[in-house]
Amino acid sequence: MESDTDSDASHISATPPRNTNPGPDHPKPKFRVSPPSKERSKSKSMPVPRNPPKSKPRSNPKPSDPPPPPPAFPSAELCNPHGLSVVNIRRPAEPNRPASFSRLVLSRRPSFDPFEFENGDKSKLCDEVVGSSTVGGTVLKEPAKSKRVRPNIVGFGEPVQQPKRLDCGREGKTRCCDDVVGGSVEGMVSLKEQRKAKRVHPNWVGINVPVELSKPLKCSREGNFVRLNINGHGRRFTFKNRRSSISSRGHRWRRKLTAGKCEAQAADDFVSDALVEQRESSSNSNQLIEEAVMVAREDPSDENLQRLLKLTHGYDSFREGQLEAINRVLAGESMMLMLPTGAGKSLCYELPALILPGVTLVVSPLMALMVDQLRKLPSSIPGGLLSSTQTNDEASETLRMLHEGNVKVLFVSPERFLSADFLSIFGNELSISLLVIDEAHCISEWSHNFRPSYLRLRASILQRKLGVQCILAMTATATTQTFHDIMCALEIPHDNVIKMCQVRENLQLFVTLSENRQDLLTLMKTSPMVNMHSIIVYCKFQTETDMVSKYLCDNNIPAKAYHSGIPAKSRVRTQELFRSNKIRVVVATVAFGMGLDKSDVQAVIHYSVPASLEEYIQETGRAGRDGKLSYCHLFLDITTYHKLHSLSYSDGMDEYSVSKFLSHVFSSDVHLTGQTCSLVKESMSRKFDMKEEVLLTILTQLEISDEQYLSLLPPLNVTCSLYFHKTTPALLSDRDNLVASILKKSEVKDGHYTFDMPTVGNSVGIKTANLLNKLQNLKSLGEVTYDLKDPAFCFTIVKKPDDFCSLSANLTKKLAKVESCKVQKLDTMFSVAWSAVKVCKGTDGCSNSLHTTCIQRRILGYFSRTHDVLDDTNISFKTAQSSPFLRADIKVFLQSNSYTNFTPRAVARIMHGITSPAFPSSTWSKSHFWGRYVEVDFPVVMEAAKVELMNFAGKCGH
Ligand SMILES: Nc1ncnc2c1ncn2[C@@H]1O[C@H](COP(=O)(O)OP(=O)(O)OP(=O)(O)O)[C@@H](O)[C@H]1O
Repeated sequence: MESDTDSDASHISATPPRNTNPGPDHPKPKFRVSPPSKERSKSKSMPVPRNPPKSKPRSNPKPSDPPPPPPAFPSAELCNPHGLSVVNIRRPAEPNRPASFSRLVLSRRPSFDPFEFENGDKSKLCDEVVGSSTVGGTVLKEPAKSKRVRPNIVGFGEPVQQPKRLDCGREGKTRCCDDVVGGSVEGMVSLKEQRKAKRVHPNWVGINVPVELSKPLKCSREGNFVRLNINGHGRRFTFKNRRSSISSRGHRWRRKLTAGKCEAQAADDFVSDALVEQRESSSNSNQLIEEAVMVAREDPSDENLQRLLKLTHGYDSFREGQLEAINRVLAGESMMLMLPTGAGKSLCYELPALILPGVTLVVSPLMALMVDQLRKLPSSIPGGLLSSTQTNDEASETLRMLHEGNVKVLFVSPERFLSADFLSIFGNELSISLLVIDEAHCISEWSHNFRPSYLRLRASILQRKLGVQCILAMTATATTQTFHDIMCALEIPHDNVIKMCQVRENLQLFVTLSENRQDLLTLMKTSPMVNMHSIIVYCKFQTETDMVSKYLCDNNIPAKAYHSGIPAKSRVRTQELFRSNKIRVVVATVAFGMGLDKSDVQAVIHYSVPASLEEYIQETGRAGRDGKLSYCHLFLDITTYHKLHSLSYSDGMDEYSVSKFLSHVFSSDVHLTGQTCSLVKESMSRKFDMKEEVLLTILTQLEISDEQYLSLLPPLNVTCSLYFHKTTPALLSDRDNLVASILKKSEVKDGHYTFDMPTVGNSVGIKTANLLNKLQNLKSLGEVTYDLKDPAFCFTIVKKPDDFCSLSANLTKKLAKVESCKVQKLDTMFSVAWSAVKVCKGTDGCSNSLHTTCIQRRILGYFSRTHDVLDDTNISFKTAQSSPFLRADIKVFLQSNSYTNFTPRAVARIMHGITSPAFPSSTWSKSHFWGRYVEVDFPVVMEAAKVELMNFAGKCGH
């Protein structure tokens, strides 16, 4: 088994190839044995299935054709970190930078065609403000000639006139949807004049949109949409609300055409009418919003807030929990807000952001989520975005807007948050009125979505470093333990909680046992699903997603696959097609959903069991967001349960490896000097056989522990290849000290100079970010060009630990907690579904496969109990506790791979078919034993591996 589940962003294949030739016997084994495991040994109340592991031919595996050896660990003794050898591996060159969003924007610019709009093709509408560069489906030639200046994008502040980036493959034919004729053109101007004019979108944040409310606020909804028209996101708000007016303009325009006016004249009139209408309605609404904000600031009564809600969002009333949350936030109280999915949590910071004087910071775990939230902000609330995936230019642009007071809500990734650069933004002139932590459960190691970078969000740090006084933590899914972690970390008083039932009443929950695709097909071809226009099918693995979507297509149910292995462009396209109801079924992993706010999803089908109740709630929460009755069907299959059970062990670490990693972190020469240290993610991950997230968890723990050992810096690409163009390297280095230092620290290969950014920065005493700026200056002078690669964790060392042994023991314990938590969550999910199918007596409204009542009862119980222990039902499906062949098989495996250094965990992972950085499936799935013992409890396999490794080492005299 390979873990292509998207939950941890690893990509895995489904069924391991079997190779009956495990590899030759090598005479000189050299194994490293881990210390006695502290793994929990599972004891559950369920009877253990007596079956041995899956029947696979296990007779006489021949030791031949071993997989190529993975990188061996440097020799090291447990808890003797100072004696460990340190190897600095640089991974090979690889283009790693995600495509700039601006680039994506420009490659997806649609043309405007009033007829297409008339036909209901909303995707064509983004040019309507532009004033139609097409007429009656005929594309005007002018845009190619006019000088187009792309206004600044908050958060994606790409320089405007970059010819390359303006290349959208349709240049000269179509208009950019975020271009605007003439900005807020004064009065009526002819189309020709507008063509000449610099194009500026009237609702562009940073151009004329004041935040201080001294000038009118924009009230039409395209503001944030237009700014964020990246990846083709976000047409819904813009056009839903403007459809009628644009549509009527379209009619008028056609009437003029039929009245004999020439196309150009008709287009002129159309644009002019549109602009005047827009300007008038916009300035009226701005005025009203401005007044309403002032009034709410003076007196935030329910009535005044409701008036503001109507003006900014167009809603008549608040939903349950919203008004109370807003009132308390406005009163400066830190709050914990637990509302179900789709309940409208975002509104609880959007309105306060408008009323409060300073900036509202929103920390969000995913770029896609941030983009979606920014897009959804009404244009009266100007927003921006900072993330570690932005280029320097983009980030600087956002900062400029922020300083100019043109950003009211700033979305920040947790990685960027608390970095020195970020902290320096908020000095005297900029104050933070509210800090919002979205998906706050990511703070807790007990949550289903623990994020290492969320660990840094501690009230004490936030107050000290940013002067944050008021925090709003929001989540839809937090168990009591997770809830407790959040409250402690953010120091929210226990009374300041708004909590509602996690499951919405309009979701009908069905469960059936299933082992094959036919059941899915039957379900989708019968009533009521057969008549539904919007369905999501959730799978656990990428390969499964592809397979199911193909199967549905083959059976006349058009469906599209969506998972993180699919190129970003196609994913965006699929999401857009689904949003606009142009495709009916999306088959997706967990990667689809976060931030997906499509109101009319009628059914969510779980083709395989989710990894936790929280995940189940999040995913079913995509259905029925319009409040209508919706269907959620879960197919419970035991095979997937076993696979997920195995995968739950993919993050755990042995103390031995943690100790080795610590010694590497603190071995650097630059420690205690405040200089930048870096660890290249991929090579470190392979070297220590730890996933990148695990490495980051350890580094973060070293930063936030009682004793601070290091201070994390934003991640960077650290390997730079420099190419000289105008002046020779020698001459340039005579003129420029920095170039001289670079040359000293570089390797020359194929005419370019390759160096490590932190090493050069440290040698000349400047920060890596400043070094990058200097390189950019040289580049702008035409002297050099450069490529950056090798994403790395960066940090400075604050203090070297005195006791490596106890530190690594503590960290290992924390990692073990995360691991056991994953297993328990999966078991609970399985147990709830299993008892619905097998135990529920069909009372209290449950019948046949409908189990809304009993599942909801168990969900409520799960979220209100004090410990995340297994459900109290007697039903759970246990993994086997042993197998008669296990030890013998491990022995053969070790013999046949005697040249490799294994830990018991590494052996157990191979026996379970779990890929890991040092033992990837691409190499090890060829082994005869890959995934052979997936049905035996992981700790049992690990224990057997430990015994066999010790035997083997003993025999070999190690
Ligand atoms: N008072 C209201 N009246 C009508 N619609 C509302 C109201 N408040 C929010 N909504 C709408 O409800 C939808 C869901 O809102 P939002 O995305 O904030 O939900 P959420 O609680 O953050 O959900 P999730 O946790 O799934 O992301 C949005 O389309 C939003 O516009």
